Amino acid sequence: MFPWLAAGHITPFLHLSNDLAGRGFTITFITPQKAIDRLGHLNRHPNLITFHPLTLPPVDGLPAGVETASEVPIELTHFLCVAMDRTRDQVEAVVRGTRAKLVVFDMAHWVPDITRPLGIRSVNYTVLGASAIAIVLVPARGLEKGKVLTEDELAVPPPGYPSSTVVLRRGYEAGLLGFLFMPYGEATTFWERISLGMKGCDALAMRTCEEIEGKLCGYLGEQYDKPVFLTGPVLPEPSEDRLEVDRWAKWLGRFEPGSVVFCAFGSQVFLERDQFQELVLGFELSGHPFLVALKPPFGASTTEEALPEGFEERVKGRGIVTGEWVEQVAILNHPSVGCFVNHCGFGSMWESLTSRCQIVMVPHLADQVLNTRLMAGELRVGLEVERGEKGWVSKEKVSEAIQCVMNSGNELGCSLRENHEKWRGVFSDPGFMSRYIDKFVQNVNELVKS
Ligand SMILES: O=c1ccn([C@@H]2O[C@H](COP(=O)(O)OP(=O)(O)O[C@H]3O[C@H](CO)[C@@H](O)[C@H](O)[C@H]3O)[C@@H](O)[C@H]2O)c(=O)[nH]1
Repeated sequence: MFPWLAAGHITPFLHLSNDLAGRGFTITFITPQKAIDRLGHLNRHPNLITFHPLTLPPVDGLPAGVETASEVPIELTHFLCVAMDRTRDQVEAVVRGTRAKLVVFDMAHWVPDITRPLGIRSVNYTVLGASAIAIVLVPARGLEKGKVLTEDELAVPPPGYPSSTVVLRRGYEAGLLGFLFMPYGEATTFWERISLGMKGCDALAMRTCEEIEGKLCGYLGEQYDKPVFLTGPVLPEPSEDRLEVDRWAKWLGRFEPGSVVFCAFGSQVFLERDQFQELVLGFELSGHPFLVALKPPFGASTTEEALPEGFEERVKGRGIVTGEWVEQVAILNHPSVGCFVNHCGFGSMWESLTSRCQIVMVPHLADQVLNTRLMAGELRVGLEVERGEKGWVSKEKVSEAIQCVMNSGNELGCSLRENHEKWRGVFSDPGFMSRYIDKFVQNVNELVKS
């Protein structure tokens, strides 16, 4: 297993590893030491899953000691990717040394160049929604080296794209895809990297399910002419994280069931200071108790120092803003928590879907916008906070969205809750996730033997 060096990627790779180890696979998991330190506790089969620490070389532009994407603003992750590309020899040594039968990767597009000559199969595992790839990174786009699409071109889905809801709007949203054409890693742009990985591998794997993204996955398979293996959402049992919520449990326990708003924006979102302040003022304005776990905004070393004037005094006893990493799944499952304001990163999307919380979304990156459209427009299980000019999110809109989903008399809020409950029923069926993993195991076994 060789995931991109970001918690949002390493975590689902690790959950998949657990599921595979539970079915008898032996796994070497290649990732930097810092990620092992932070996420290693998720390894439920230490006898079968062995971490191999990846040593990143120093790279100009990458602050010393940085090993994972959450340690730098997203603009600097290009340098992290350069560092990852320069670990190719290490990865090849592990693949040879362990005599692996299968390598599962995502961002390291050069993995198939290692595995093919050795007669080893490789699977490109996308841990983002299928829409993020299908809407832009497909051969139907006619992309070629050096070609850059305009915002207007990006706002129009490629020929054959199978959804009219899960799309990006012109302007600000389409502009979020601009990064695809920038250098990302050694001598590649982002889209080249993803396309090369998808073309080079033996099969595509997607962390999603037929029920919500079946058509998009089918489209990807046709576009790349590859088999597509679905793993389902690969989420751990919620009870596994329960112990770690203890730190917040006492505080959360002071509030009525379902009354607290919890907010987290994953591992990669850094806000501007004024946007950060506006957002927390929105929680204050909502009148609900809240626990907000966000990174300090640009220019601040702690969240506390970036809070608006007098904020802490005013919300004392009912609101906390922390810059610490919290146990999100455990918090979502705490009985006092009733609403989850999130960025709709793919991991958080699944965690919100399988929780009982009402869902409010403030997406920041392009894939998060697409996930939000799926949740708000297609499944109708959550509410997207309306953005103003240039993507600004006002405190009034944040508060309105929270009140809409939290007010038991609100018609829209009630229908979102009903739909959410219906989908939660589908996903919490005891056999739902294991059926996907069983099928995935069958698929990879056949691939390895073929
Ligand atoms: O304080 C925190 C914050 C997050 N999490 C967990 O971290 C994971 C975050 O994953 P995700 O919601 O996917 O967010 P990101 O880390 O921001 O995800 C990156 O990777 C995702 C694919 O998994 C993409 O969809 C996102 O756009 C990209 O930012 C989830 O399991 C959360 O439960 C915590 O446990 N504690």
